[in-house]
Amino acid sequence: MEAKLKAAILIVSDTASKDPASDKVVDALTPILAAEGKWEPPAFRIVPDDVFQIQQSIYEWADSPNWYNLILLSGGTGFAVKDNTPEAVSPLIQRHAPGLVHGMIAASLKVTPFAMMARPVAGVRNKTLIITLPGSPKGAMENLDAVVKLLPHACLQSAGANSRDLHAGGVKKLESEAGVGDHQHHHHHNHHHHGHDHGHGHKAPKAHTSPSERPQSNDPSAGPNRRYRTSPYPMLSVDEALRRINEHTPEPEVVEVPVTTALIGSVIAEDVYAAEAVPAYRASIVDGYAVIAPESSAAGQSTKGIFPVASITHANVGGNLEPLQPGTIARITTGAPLPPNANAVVMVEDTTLDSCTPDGKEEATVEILAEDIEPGENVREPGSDVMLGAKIVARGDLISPVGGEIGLLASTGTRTVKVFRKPRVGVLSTGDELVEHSDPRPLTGGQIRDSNRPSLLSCLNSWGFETVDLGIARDTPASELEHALRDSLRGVGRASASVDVIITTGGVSMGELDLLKPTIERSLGGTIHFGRVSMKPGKPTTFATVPFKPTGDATSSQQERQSKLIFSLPGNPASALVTLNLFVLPSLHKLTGLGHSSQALSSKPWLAPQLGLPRVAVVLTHHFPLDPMRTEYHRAVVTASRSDGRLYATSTGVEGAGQRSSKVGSLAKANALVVLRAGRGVGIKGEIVEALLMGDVHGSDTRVIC
Ligand SMILES: Nc1nc2c(c(=O)[nH]1)N[C@H]1C(S)=C(S)[C@@H](COP(=O)(O)OP(=O)(O)OC[C@H]3O[C@@H](n4cnc5c(N)ncnc54)[C@H](O)[C@@H]3O)O[C@H]1N2
Ligand code: MOO
Ligand SMILES: [Mg+2]
Repeated sequence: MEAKLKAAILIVSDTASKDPASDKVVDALTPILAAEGKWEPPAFRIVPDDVFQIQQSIYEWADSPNWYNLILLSGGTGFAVKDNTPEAVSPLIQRHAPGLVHGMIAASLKVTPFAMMARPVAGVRNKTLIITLPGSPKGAMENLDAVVKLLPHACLQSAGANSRDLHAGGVKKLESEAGVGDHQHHHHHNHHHHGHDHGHGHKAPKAHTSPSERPQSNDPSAGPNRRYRTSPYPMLSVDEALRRINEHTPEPEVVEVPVTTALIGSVIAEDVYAAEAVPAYRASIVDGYAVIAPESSAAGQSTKGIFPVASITHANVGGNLEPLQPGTIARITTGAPLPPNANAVVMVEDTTLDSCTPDGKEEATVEILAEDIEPGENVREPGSDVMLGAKIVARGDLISPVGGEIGLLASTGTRTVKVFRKPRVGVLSTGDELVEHSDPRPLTGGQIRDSNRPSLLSCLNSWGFETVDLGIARDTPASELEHALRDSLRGVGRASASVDVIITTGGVSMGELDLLKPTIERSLGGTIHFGRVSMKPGKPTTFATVPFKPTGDATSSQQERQSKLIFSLPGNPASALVTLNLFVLPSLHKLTGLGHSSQALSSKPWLAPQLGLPRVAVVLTHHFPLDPMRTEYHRAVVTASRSDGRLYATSTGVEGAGQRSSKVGSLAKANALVVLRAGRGVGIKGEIVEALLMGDVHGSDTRVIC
């Protein structure tokens, strides 16, 4: 007895979903399948013309362990504004089947030219064949009739195994469903479990599965008896999460840029050598008089005495100077070139005026009071600040905001340098409940203000990264989230230029609207490198890479990378900011080129001091409660004690909800995350623990009295 294939019918119709009895299509299609003798009686469900609910049913019927061989959708394939079945189905189809579409249209055209008004799609998702049919019973029957003979063959092939294995597998599947061990009974298995369910999202529980037997399906988006009960994502340590982020963050790209103030925050990609010496000539360090100092006072010659003043030179365009007449001196200003045969400069403070020229306008003779001026005194030899050809900045050096590196480049006439191209970062908030903070309308129902985008964008800008505000993507329809992510990857719409890294917040936990993970994996073909971390806050943090085919018009200079990074941070505001600091920053630092500085080549490059927040040791000024399970990143204010120079940490809110991950206020005034390992009891006052510095540390008179 051959195992029968499983079919499901999804009626897409606002009217039928309001009044199930009005549906005629199920009764029209069922006999067609039955007549083939290869199908179990089909399951069926009615949903309104709603993309999200259409997709939910397809996910459930095609992605769960109890997948169906065939899904037939009827309705919503016309040109009416509300007809969006093709739009709902197409993105979920992994392999299109235009032959079936053509077969159905060809058959229908024989009956009516209106067949041209249908917009059918067909194809395979995982192992399930999906076909859309017209909404009218007659149209649906005609279209199904046209292809029904081929369906078993197409389904068997889509299921991947050859027909015999599949049948065996099919029997196993039937048995497990019927809940019986041996297969004699499989022909008796109860048909009613493909029972009618209204599909309003409240499925009648299937009679034969008790809660304990309910499949641990991997599809959170299915109805209540199919959603996650445990997350399929292993819980990683923070260290392992950081390692994976480092591993999958690509090497930075090199670009050549002019030496301008925009260079601050970039990392040098290639050693730079001085093309000019500094100074380029023998320069006076002081204002005074250039002299020819005797080679050594041993000769008894002193520099004391009265000398005629020969000429004046200033630190200006150095024409070639007249040499000094022996026995004369020349006025000189700081920085000015010495006359070619002068070898020292006497400070003007060490002289007195002896006589003036007759017109009284100029010095004639000056008395030098200092007697032991040495050759070279108060003179900067050529190249004594920067040797010609010396390495002034090295690959991996950060052009710091202090200005030293820029100064070296400018002082040696360096016009361009090679640096690592800094990443462009997009931030997208997700959630139906979100309202712009600037929206003047009062909040209603479960609405909340989107605080994550402003706070994350501000933090990224303070780090010097170019950001793109990707706005808010709603949870439903799921396609909106997918389009927002896809546009951001391609650099269309809000993301005028494509971003290297996308940061999203929300929708990564266990809720049925938490669609980031499935969307990244299924719709964008992304790879999730982790989806849960043993930390607080930030447990459901998700990190993924998405393959990215550069569009034809990708600018050559920024030859697009083959994959982009997505950090899907938790929605809770404190979690979002903490995980931005802890996970996104090290990746951005690596993309900035900081991983190339010498010290980074340690045994654990992902923990290199240059990547991510600086790590310090701090003294706790009071007890900090510990989480029994997860390492906690406790928001705190760290100050440097003026009395003993040590760093002291005080919580921004330790009582009750003080550190709750919904409290963005726990990050107000915080300049550090105190790292509290999981454990019983408290981090004891006076104890020294690790902390990550997020902001400047100020001095204080804090002392902890243990
Ligand atoms: N059954 C379980 N529930 C939850 C778990 C769990 O393990 N089992 N994890 C909890 C933890 S830990 C976190 S963190 C959150 C993360 O949830 P999501 O990342 O899915 O975030 P959402 O559900 O979308 O929102 C959570 C929370 O944050 C608010 N939110 C969302 N976006 C924003 C925004 N842009 N600005 C301000 N506030 C935002 C949202 O309204 C929710 O209140 O899951 C726990 N649940
Ligand atoms: O991970 Mo969460 O602990 O609520 O942020
Ligand atoms: Mg959630």
